[in-house]
Amino acid sequence: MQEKGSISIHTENIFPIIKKFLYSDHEIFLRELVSNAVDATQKLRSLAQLGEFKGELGELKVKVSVDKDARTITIADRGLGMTAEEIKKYINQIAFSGASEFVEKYKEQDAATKDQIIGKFGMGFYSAFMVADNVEIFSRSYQEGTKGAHWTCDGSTEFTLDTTDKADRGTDIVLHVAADSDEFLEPARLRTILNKYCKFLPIEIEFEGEVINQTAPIWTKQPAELTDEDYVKFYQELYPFSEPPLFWIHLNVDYPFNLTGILYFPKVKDELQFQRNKIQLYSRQVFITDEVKDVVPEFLMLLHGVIDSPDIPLNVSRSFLQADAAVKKINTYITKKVGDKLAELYRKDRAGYEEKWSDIGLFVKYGMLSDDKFYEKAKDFVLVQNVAGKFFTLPEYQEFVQANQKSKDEQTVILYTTDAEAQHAFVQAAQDRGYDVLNLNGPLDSHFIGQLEQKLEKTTFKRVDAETASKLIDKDEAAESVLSDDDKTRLQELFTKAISNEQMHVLVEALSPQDAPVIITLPEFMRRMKDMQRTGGGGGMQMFGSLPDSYTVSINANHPVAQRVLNAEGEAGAQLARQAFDLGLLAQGMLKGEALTAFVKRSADLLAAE
Ligand SMILES: Nc1ncnc2c1ncn2[C@@H]1O[C@H](COP(=O)(O)OP(=O)(O)OP(=O)(O)O)[C@@H](O)[C@H]1O
Repeated sequence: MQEKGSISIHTENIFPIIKKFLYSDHEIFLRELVSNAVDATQKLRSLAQLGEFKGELGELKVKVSVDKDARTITIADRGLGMTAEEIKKYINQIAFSGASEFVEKYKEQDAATKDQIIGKFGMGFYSAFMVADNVEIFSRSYQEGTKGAHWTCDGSTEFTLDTTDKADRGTDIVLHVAADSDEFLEPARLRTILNKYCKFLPIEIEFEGEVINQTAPIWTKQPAELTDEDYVKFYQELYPFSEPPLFWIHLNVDYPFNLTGILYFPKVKDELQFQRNKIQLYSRQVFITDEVKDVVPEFLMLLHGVIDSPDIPLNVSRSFLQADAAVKKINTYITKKVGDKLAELYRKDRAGYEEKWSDIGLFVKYGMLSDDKFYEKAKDFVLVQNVAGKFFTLPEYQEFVQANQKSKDEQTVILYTTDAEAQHAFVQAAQDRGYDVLNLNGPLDSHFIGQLEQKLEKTTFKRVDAETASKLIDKDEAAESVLSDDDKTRLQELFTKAISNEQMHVLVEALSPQDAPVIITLPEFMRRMKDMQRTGGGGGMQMFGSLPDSYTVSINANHPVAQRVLNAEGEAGAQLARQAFDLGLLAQGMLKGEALTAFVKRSADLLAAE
């Protein structure tokens, strides 16, 4: 006997609202229905384990099929099934009342909170009406002596319910696809959707005669059961054609929240080409999204892999997610795990860690800059490398330069180059004084230097070409000048005239005779200001307009060239000064264009002269 009824909800227009607003992605109907089928199958399995179901479980696949001519999609399971009474209870009442409650709440709210409300209602079964104008349920409960039930609903609040002679236990959901949803009748489209959302569901899903999923993906296993090959293989399944990962972290926590997953460190290369949105978020093996922003700390967005947690609220708006306590804890947990893993790698295999540094360095620095807690952890395993290629931790390096690189006011001065080739003359001059020079040429290094100066006590950084080598570290060791004060003044005038450029501030200094005759430097402070201005930072600095270039030209009073310039008559002195100045420019990589051509010609003339 057929029963007709009306679903007891107060809202008539529930479906248009669901269809329009519930999920922006209509394709998720398949995820919802397949995961219901999987749940029903797992429940039956548990009942069998508990001894409450004594029959044969048999094959427990969920089968998805499409019939283009009949315009139907069927999701069939051999799970615990439903009696007519259960359909009334679970489908008519629970699911419908959930939906109507949703609509009631929804209507009351302003636009901003609407978003949040959507996320809090699991609409599971009703998402079918986003693509179907009629839905049928054929179901037979596992309980003995029950009959098959057949339910139909055309998307209004009316339904029919009668018996059916379904032979087998389980549920078939038949969707009669609506005219505006033809795309879902294409097998290729369905396969893509299944691959996206159902690839790791715990019960086999069959489509067109093939099982499309892995029921026990490796993140659900214990690390002890897995080999390195398993992890690498899984990585390559997730990201075909990519280079193998550097290493990985297996996440596994039950309390105070539930989280499993594997995070991989990819080879990042030494560039800022961060590959984001590579982490996939699952809830009990059902794919949810690959937009994990807010769930995963910003600086860990470059990791790859899978996170699975039933505790992450799904489909919620961003602001809600950010404020969610579980999400915050997950965030902290992941950061801690990553820090622990890096610390362990560093401790257990220093050589291997150094080898990987070019790939992980950027990421570690990014973490230190963006998360203070991570800084505290990483400050002991972040590495710096000197121009000779040797790696140091920060404490090691401070110790290393301690003796030789302290200024008179007890500051440790750390010297660095951003381009060891271009700044070679300066690197060399610093090394000649017994100083060590770090390579800090990464895209985040200028920020990193700023951070270290704030955090490390009595430590400053200076680029090797910020001063002449003798002044890089102010030790109060004034060298004697061989020139009289008069000569110095004359020399300064001669050079200023020969150079005739307002951006060049000429100074006569008593450097070592081994130093170059003319050294051009850009003070550290000026260079940083200019860097900041270039990258758009520095706030109010823009007020002053573009900063002028302002270099210091140090004339080495103790170099024989100084004497020669002073002794030369007229034009010859200016020529010599100009030549020496050009050598200074050359060492800084600043000799270009016309000046370079003039220099080459002048040099040739000088070579040809007696
Ligand atoms: N294939 C099925 N076999 C057995 N029972 C089912 C099946 N599909 C749905 N049900 C029953 O209908 C109920 C309502 O399903 P619905 O998908 O709307 O919500 P849910 O699964 O409880 O939660 P969610 O919104 O998270 O999916 C389920 O809880 C379940 O009891």
